[in-house]
Amino acid sequence: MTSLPGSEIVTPLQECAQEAPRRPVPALFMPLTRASASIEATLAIAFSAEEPEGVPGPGGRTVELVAAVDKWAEKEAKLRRTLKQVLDGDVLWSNPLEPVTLPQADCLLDVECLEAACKDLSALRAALKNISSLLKLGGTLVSAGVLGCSFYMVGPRKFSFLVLTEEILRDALNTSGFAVVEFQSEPRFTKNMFNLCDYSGKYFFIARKEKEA
Ligand SMILES: C[S@@+](CC[C@H](N)C(=O)[O-])C[C@H]1O[C@@H](n2cnc3c(N)ncnc32)[C@H](O)[C@@H]1O
Repeated sequence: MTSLPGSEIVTPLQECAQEAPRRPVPALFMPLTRASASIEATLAIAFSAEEPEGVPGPGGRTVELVAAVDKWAEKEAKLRRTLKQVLDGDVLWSNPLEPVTLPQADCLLDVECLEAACKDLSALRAALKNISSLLKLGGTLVSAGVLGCSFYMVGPRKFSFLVLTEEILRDALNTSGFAVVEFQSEPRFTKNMFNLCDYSGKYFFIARKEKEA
């Protein structure tokens, strides 16, 4: 995979090569999928994956999916047409896009970012409030991630996760001004690769911003 000149996009493998990267960086699979659907988007908060291709983990299946794509030039062109901008972000900042301020969005998508960023429950509530500031009132937060996960490995490096349960997520959403519209979860079906990532299940939720946090 080549990097895309002139953009902030960095491949997961490049991310892996950096020692203790300061800022989150986006992975490609998410915007690639969106590009296929021709959705105009701003890639605002980082969608990042430290997992190198082929290494199973929370994002393993998706990384595999991207690895299977063979029309890279076409995909790259589509992605460039679709994404309006790529910004650095940090969900722990009150304006996660500091110093940029964007008009509030209709929808935010998070995949395994909150549990990576937050060390405890108060940080989780604060992060939800921070990203809520990016959303219109009535806007939608879509999130997917892992339950019961305390760590994942990328090669020899261990990354910690905040251990989440459905109850913790629902409570944090409610106290941060969100109403849960839908919440689904499923247990982990196999303990394969448990030494690489100890998640016990996966979650997916849709929440609506009910009030300014
Ligand atoms: C397990 S990875 C998930 C990456 C990708 N979304 C995926 O599904 O594979 C967790 C990501 O959270 C990002 N992250 C960690 N702290 C963050 C923060 N404070 N704000 C935003 N993103 C953060 C990391 O850069 C990392 O890429």
